[in-house]
Amino acid sequence: MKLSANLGFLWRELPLPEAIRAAKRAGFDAVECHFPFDVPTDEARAALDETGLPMLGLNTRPGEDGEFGLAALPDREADARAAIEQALDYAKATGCRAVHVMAGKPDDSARADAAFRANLSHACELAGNTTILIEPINTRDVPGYHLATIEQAAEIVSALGYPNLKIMADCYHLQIMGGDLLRRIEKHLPMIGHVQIAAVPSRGRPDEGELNYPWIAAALRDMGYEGYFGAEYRPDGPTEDSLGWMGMLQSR
Ligand SMILES: O=C(O)[C@@H](O)C(=O)CO
Ligand SMILES: [Mg+2]
Repeated sequence: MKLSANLGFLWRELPLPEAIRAAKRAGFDAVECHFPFDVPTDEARAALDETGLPMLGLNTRPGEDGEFGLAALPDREADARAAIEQALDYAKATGCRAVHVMAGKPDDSARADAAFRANLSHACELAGNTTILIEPINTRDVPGYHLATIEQAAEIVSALGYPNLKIMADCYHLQIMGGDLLRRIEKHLPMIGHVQIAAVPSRGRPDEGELNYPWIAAALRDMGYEGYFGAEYRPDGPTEDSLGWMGMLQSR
């Protein structure tokens, strides 16, 4: 299994270039991050080139004061598109493969849905070779988030019809929002651009909790998933001390 370190949660105390080097030393095959925009692109790029790790993804900026994305906020089209353009520019400058367009927590879900689809279309048309990801996020952690289930994400991907629009299937969120992970991932497999993992319910290291990731990873591989598994969990101490789970997945 190919493993990616999510540097929004792992080594988050380190500057991004140092976190990339730490991920390489620990044996990860790739990295992904959340909001790298304060780090000059040439510094991130240099660390990626030096380590040889691909950067799989980054997020559009979340907005202000507890906002969790902008793309589904009616009347915020200019802010949402500026965030998309900033993320795509950063991705292109660093060779990052995908941009996760964060939806946000709108008040009016009908208008929100129209705004989200229009902003995603804009993103897909600008993106070229960069993949645009949308991620269902559980409403226990983020009440009011516009995109909460894989079924809702699949309907949007299918309706918009862009080949570069995919789903980020975060097993932590999917398990909380209904479970039945294997069947639901298999049903939507052609639309899945990336998979993330963490324990449920703690969001700790992937060898804790109610999900059996070695088994899930082998099953996903058998159904044809060839991508990486993004480790997006909160270590309960230094990241290096939390990595005992890696061997269990790498050997599958
Ligand atoms: O699951 C998550 O919270 C992330 O993948 C994300 O992109 C939002 O920060
Ligand atoms: Mg995630």
